[in-house]
Amino acid sequence: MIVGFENVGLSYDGETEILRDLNFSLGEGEFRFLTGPSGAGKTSLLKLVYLAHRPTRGRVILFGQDATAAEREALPALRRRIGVVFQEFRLLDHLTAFENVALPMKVAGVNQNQYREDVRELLNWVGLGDRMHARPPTLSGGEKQRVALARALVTKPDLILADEPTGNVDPVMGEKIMRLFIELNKLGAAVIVATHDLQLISALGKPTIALENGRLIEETAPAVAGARR
Ligand SMILES: Nc1ncnc2c1ncn2[C@@H]1O[C@H](COP(=O)(O)OP(=O)(O)OP(=O)(O)O)[C@@H](O)[C@H]1O
Repeated sequence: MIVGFENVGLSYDGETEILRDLNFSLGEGEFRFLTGPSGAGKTSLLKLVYLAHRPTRGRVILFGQDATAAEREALPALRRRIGVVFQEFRLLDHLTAFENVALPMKVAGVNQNQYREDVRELLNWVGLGDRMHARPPTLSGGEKQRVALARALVTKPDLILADEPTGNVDPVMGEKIMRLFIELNKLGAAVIVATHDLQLISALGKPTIALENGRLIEETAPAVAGARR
């Protein structure tokens, strides 16, 4: 199992639980959309998965390990297996697209000769081969999002999490970006994409879980004419 939630609850103020009794599992190579109205707790749920928050109750299993019981020192190794695409990109404006994507490898102390080609390939794959040396302030929202996606992939994560990856782009670019996640999933990564874009979800016909009043509802892939499964 890649991710498992067992009766997970999360409270920010120690009183009201904004997430409660969450039970959910994601197996190897599985894909899930995570949806729910604004403020429902999608970002909070993703933060529980990448261990930025600890649940106030219940267990979070990551890569078959009980992350809630794990020693603090064991958490970075688990986190390294996760690629995260944040809602607000979090790119460094003074670095080029290439340097932003390369940064996780550089930070890990890997020699540039070992990742230079991977970074180029990734940027080509997301369609930014010709913008490699551009800095984020000169890129469009969709281009920034694709740089952020390439950066999340450079470490070859087993699990990819994305928070509203199409929030800042037009519908055509939105679908293009979502298809990149689906392609990645076909290559073997488990993927969770949080989005409130129900139209996009129904166009892509992938399994969806929804947050409603702090609880998770498992839904099946919507049956829409022309949807690919
Ligand atoms: N660090 C925090 N401290 C206190 N409350 C928080 C914190 N982060 C989120 N919340 C609250 O928890 C609730 C869920 O927020 P969250 O950002 O997880 O929702 P979301 O579904 O991702 O929303 P959106 O779609 O608008 O991004 C909101 O009521 C929010 O105000």
